[in-house]
Amino acid sequence: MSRIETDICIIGAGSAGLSIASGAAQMGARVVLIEGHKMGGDCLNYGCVPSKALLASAKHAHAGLDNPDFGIAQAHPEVNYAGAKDHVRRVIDAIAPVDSQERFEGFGCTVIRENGRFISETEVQAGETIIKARRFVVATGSGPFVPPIDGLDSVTVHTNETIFDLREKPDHLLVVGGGPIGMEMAQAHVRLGCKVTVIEGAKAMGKDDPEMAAIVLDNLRSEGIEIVEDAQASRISGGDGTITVHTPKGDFTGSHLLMAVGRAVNVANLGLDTANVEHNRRGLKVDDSLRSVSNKRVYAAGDVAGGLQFTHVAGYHGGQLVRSLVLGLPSKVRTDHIPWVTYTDPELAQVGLTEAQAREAHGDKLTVVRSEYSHNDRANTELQMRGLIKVMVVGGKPVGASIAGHLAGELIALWAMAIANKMKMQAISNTVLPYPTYMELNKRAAGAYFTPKLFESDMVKRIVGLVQRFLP
Ligand SMILES: Cc1cc2nc3c(=O)[nH]c(=O)nc-3n(C[C@H](O)[C@H](O)[C@H](O)COP(=O)(O)OP(=O)(O)OC[C@H]3O[C@@H](n4cnc5c(N)ncnc54)[C@H](O)[C@@H]3O)c2cc1C
Ligand SMILES: NC(=O)c1ccc[n+]([C@@H]2O[C@H](COP(=O)([O-])OP(=O)(O)OC[C@H]3O[C@@H](n4cnc5c(N)ncnc54)[C@H](O)[C@@H]3O)[C@@H](O)[C@H]2O)c1
Repeated sequence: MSRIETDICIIGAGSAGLSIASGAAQMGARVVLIEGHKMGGDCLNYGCVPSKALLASAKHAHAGLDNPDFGIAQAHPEVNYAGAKDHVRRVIDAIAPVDSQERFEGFGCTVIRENGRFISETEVQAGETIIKARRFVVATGSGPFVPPIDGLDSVTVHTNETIFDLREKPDHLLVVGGGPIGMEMAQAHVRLGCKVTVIEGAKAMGKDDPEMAAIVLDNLRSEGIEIVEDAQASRISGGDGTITVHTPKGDFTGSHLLMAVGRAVNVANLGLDTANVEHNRRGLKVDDSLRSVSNKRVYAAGDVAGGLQFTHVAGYHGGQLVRSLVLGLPSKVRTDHIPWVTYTDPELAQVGLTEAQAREAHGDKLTVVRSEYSHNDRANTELQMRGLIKVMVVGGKPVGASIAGHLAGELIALWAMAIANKMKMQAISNTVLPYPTYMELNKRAAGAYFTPKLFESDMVKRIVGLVQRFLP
């Protein structure tokens, strides 16, 4: 058994662990990084990267079928499902060097490819090495939650950890769960020529504003996805090739099954109790500086920190922890400025409060402004008129924005910046934007906030009348 003493020991080399490791090591801290499986974690291997790569293939398969109004004859592409998976693999391979052991060793990290577990409040064991560190970061992420549904063990169950390796094209994919994983995979598969049924226990895209989600769901249905809501999967029967999911809304039979009903955080087998680190099924119990409430040497980052589960949140946590663990500066995480995007077509994006949340928090002080894609010239040229931006404004500042439509994930960035930096609506409306761009939709929303104040005000009209009388 060898022993290492270090400044920072990070368990998990996913988005969170890697961002802390690279920052801390390059700034001169001694870092030990422990990874028990694949460098890069979920995002690179089983999450964001493969899902967006598969959606990109699917988009190409769909392009020739979409919008015959362009004056171009429809083309029916020949889909090679296994070929689309080859594309996914090539994208992972292209990005993998950025997350590789070699790159992080180049930064000065000691990388250990073993599972890590606490053996005391101040030590972690990884294989034949014991690491004593001044600070530990638990960045072990999450995996697919597979609920104990009766009959599930009699069929092949795909999750995000296996679906990207499936090479035979499903005739009919049953997707249980209508959250972001379920809906992105549903659209990828319908566009690649599979029949798809989404079986959702409550409301599909239920974490988003229902008015905005409806814009996306309408399009997904129009592409042929069957979406059944209020249909909690209660039992599975049949066998491979003919799988039936039983729900209160009826029974649904397909050839393949994808479970996408949420995530389970990786807290088991970590020795957290040995290290006196309190935790529950959402993750480690931490304060707003991501520090364990029970063991002050231990911090959590990313999915296992118990909050929003996104790669950019993991990266944000990483930046905050570099501040506090490396530089000794105070850090406090916030969530009010965190955006998220579901990469269906059209995309669905949110930052800050939804309309319902803003109304509950701010009551009469809330103004909601809207900007419709159909009024945007660029959207008209590209036949992308289906979409909406809503901005929730309190005291002249945005507190939330919701976007459903083409490039929503890019457009939300402006509102994320505005909210993060407490900017006023005026800062957006004062900005001159190039014409014709989708970004003008955001400016139009800001303009809509001032329209009643400028164009529907008797006071403004009286002042203008007066000014006009005295102007030479
Ligand atoms: C299908 C899918 C699509 C997604 N799409 C997006 C998206 O488009 N945008 C977005 O922002 N987010 C997306 N996410 C979420 C995103 O992938 C996660 O939020 C992100 O990967 C979390 O990073 P993390 O570092 O906390 O955990 P992970 O990336 O899961 O990394 C944790 C690492 O810890 C390792 N580990 C666990 N236990 C131990 C141990 N005991 N010892 C050593 N190592 C250990 C694991 O092997 C893993 O490598 C998606 C997720 C899925 C599943
Ligand atoms: N684009 C992105 O950023 C992106 C994409 C995918 C995943 N993610 C991350 O991964 C997380 C997990 O995604 P997810 O879609 O697995 O989870 P989720 O929790 O967002 O959605 C799961 C859905 O499954 C439903 N459900 C649960 N049990 C069910 C049952 N027995 N029968 C039918 N429906 C059932 C729930 O009502 C819910 O709507 C997301 O919350 C997000 O943080 C992000």
